Amino acid sequence: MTEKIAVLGAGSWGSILANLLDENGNDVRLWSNSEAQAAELNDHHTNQHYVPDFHYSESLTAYTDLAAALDGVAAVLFVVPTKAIRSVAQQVAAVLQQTHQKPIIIHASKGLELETHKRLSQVLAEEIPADLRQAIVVLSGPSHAEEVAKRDITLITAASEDTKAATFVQQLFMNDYFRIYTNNDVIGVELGAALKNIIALGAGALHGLGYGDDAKAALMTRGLAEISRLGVALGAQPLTFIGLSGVGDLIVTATSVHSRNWRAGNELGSGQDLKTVIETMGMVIEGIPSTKAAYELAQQQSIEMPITEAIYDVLYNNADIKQVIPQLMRREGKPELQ
Ligand SMILES: NC(=O)C1=CN([C@@H]2O[C@H](COP(=O)(O)OP(=O)(O)OC[C@H]3O[C@@H](n4cnc5c(N)ncnc54)[C@H](OP(=O)(O)O)[C@@H]3O)[C@@H](O)[C@H]2O)C=CC1
Ligand SMILES: O=C(CO)COP(=O)(O)O
Repeated sequence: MTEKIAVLGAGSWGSILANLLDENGNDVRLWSNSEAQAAELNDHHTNQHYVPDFHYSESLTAYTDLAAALDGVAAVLFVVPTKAIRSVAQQVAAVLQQTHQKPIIIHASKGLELETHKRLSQVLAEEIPADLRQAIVVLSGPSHAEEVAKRDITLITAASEDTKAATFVQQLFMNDYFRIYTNNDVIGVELGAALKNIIALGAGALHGLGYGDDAKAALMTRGLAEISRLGVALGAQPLTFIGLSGVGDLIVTATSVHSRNWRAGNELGSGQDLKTVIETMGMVIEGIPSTKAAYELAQQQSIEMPITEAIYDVLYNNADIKQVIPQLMRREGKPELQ
């Protein structure tokens, strides 16, 4: 299948997904917000800040002109950080209004809008009305740009209420090292993606504080319990949380040295202050704003999320990271399954 596709966001994940789509034989336009980055990609086929030492396909073209990047595309893939999704969607809608194209909209970002707590497909649907597009598909699961760049094996999920659109996206991305499953639980897939980053911050912190494997397994398991609790209250199907976009993504993000969230947590646990951690990462740490959005959602829904609450206290209330773990341990005893 050869399609014309625009990928919006030339950071680590956007640029590597664009390269994969190019390898799969598509005509790919990678949209960047930086002239210097686009020139580096077009002239040297590198993106040193985001994926050091990776050589991109020479047929992959970077653009800074959004209208040119979107011209005639069958699909638009959003891979900008959560906080930029709404503003980029507004820019896309303005172009689509002029050109009368109706592309499929895909996003591979992981978060909840901070101000509204909305899922990203909800933000996209609001800003790109149905008459300007086809269905919205969410691409999510255990996947790090660093490993996909090496063509290591990766399996993820394409979720949409529209099965045909999910199957189209499955076919677009599948190859010998990248395998896609379809799913129709958009709510569960997006919530799994956003909420696992919070637990990954906690797992990194445990590592930085010197705790062992038992503690990490406990955090992931009880983390999944609270993710599922909030997810089901918000309309997700419980089984989605034991799939690739649920426990699969939780495992990789809470254990991998590639994870920006795990690394941020590890640095916090090792004694680094939050401001320095954010400044030195040089890439988006989605779990930090997602912790605030999830904390507020849990309060609204009266859902108990003790791990999220503890991480919220560390990130937003200056709680001592060394104290929050004993406090979690001393909570009243409970049945495991509620
Ligand atoms: N990295 C990974 O392996 C994976 C990431 N994801 C998700 O993908 C999303 C993107 O992550 P990732 O690629 O890692 O992030 P990065 O920090 O590596 O890159 C983000 C990119 O988006 C650009 N950007 C930011 N704001 C805007 C804007 N308003 N308009 C246009 N471009 C903008 C940044 O530009 P600038 O250089 O100017 O900041 C940068 O090029 C996140 O939601 C993340 O959770 C999902 C799976 C895997
Ligand atoms: O979502 C991811 C892995 O599936 C990427 O996680 P990080 O943003 O923590 O690197």
